[in-house]
Amino acid sequence: MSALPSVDDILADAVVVSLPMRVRFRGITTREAVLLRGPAGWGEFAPFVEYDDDEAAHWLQAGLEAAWLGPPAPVRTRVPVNATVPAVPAHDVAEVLSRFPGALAAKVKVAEPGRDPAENLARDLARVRAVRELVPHVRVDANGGWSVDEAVHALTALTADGPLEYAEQPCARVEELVEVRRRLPGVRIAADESIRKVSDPLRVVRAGAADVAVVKVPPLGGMRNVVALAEQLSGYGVPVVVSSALDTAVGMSAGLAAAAALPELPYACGLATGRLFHHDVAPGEGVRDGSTSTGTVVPDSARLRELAASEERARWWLDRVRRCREVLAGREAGLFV
Ligand SMILES: O=C(O)CCC(=O)C1=CC=C[C@@H](O)[C@@H]1C(=O)O
Ligand SMILES: [Mg+2]
Repeated sequence: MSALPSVDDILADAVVVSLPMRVRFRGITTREAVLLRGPAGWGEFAPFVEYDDDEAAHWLQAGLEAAWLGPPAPVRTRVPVNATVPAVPAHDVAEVLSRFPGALAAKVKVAEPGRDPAENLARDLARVRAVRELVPHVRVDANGGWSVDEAVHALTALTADGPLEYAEQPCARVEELVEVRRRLPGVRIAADESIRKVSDPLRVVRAGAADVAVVKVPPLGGMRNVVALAEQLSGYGVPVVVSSALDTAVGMSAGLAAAAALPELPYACGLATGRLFHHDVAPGEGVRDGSTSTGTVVPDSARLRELAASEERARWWLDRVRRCREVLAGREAGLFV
């Protein structure tokens, strides 16, 4: 196990960026991140602002792994990716999908918070129908927004004119996922928040709550943790889908590296959300033929200047790095494998 780098080393070349988004996603229109440079390359620290330091420390662990240790050994050089469709009106779907050329799968956000459920379902049905016309494989993500009854009702309607690859986190709680699976045996259920926000990520599969596991590098504390968890999950017959946490190109390279290291990858990965930013921190080929190449990402210095966060936000983020490093220093569990 490698030692935790010092605060000075972590912050020596840190850059705080603020990326405007093309569409609102997860309730935000600007994504902020700290990019860290270490001996192995660049890493990212970008826990969502509402996360406390205990949770955010996992994200720092992931960023440090990338910058101080680098990626695990790959078994492939390209990763199939899904299009990600925010909760846009149906008439905007074609434009969103045009940013993911050749994608054979699309993940569609549904059950957007803060709306009347009936109106929401009508909008969700129209959006999913519009996606089905353009992409062969469709999955939905409700981010835990439905009750069990609402999920059964909505998923029955959403599968009336075609199957779904899976429904991601239809309800918030593990027990609810179990119930939805029982009541809708024909719809595969994927767990996302139930895996990344709990200390025991296997509880959800032991409870029989999921057919598929959505895994994200930053909340799970790094690429090697994702690979190890995928191996454990495969023992339960549960495949993983590696997804982004709305990462910049630097964070995305860690997600792509984790996906590239997995022996099996039966589903396209949610690692193309860079398309939701106006500009990313590094140029890249983006999505080609429904997949993305893996490899080292070095941020472009001109872009870093253009995307620099305000001094006030930079200070806030660097303080957060310091606090999270303290949390990691206080944890018994190892930083790096
Ligand atoms: O899986 C994808 O297609 C993209 C990633 C994605 O949807 C998410 C990224 C970041 C935050 C989450 O709200 C969201 C998700 O719930 O999966
Ligand atoms: Mg999700």
